[in-house]
Amino acid sequence: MTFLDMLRHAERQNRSLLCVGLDPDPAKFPDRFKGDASRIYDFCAAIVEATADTAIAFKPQIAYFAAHRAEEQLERLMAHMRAVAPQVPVILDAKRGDIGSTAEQYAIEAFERYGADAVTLSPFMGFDSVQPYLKHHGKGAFLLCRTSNPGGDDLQNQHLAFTEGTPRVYEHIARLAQGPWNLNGQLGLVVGATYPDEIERVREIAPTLPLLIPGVGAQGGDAVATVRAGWRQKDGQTTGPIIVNSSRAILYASGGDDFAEAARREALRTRDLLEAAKG
Ligand SMILES: O=c1ccn([C@@H]2O[C@H](COP(=O)(O)O)[C@@H](O)[C@H]2O)c(=O)[nH]1
Repeated sequence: MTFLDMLRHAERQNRSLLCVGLDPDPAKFPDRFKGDASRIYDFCAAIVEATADTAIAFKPQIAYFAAHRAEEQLERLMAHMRAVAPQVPVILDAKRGDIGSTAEQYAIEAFERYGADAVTLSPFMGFDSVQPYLKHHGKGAFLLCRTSNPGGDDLQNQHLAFTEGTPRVYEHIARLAQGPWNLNGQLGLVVGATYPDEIERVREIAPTLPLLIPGVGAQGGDAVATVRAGWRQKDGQTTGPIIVNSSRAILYASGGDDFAEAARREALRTRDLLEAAKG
């Protein structure tokens, strides 16, 4: 199954637009294993088991593993997600971007070493830095477009020609991704839930691309406004898929031994909020 097929399937089966983000920080683990980086796998595996039927996708953020020399735990976790939730696609949040020859190695890392179904990329270095990922047929690649952080304005919200009336950088990225760069229909875009107006604008430019939308939960993005701005359907079928990520609000819903149960409750609450916003 391609990434897009898995996405459609998981949205239907789990009735969900929620992506459960896996950003394991040992300093925030429950007291029983607080500070112990060797328990990253155990912590994440418990979260995955508790939320597998609530999610359209999982999104491990690679920095939280690499920072603790826990790449081997990430490999085990990827295999575990495949076993526990084979229907739920996994987006490796790596935000890679480099010249073509190096990008080829990053693509092998994401899709072969870790077995991810999709990856996040920076488009800053241009199409030849994205193309190597598209050789992995059926895999997805999400380009950073209008990110959730305030600093996203510094570049993404600037006009291309420093003149009012010319497209903004994020609009140009959306056009490229919907059009000439999307050779095999594998591209999607990252747009922050903290900027619903820009989600709507991106949706106008890129009506059919999957949008990965981080920023609800800990960053305070509006879940309902996000769905209204980005999710589209026709004849009962989703035409513009969205994947709304929440990480810390789910992972650290409780600091106690009931962390997995609390994560499930928060995931269900967020999933239901997103579903209700479909109207
Ligand atoms: O624009 C972006 C792109 C990626 N992220 C990532 O998503 C999660 C958000 O975590 P929360 O705890 O839900 O805030 C994290 O992995 C970021 O690296 C983003 O926030 N914004």
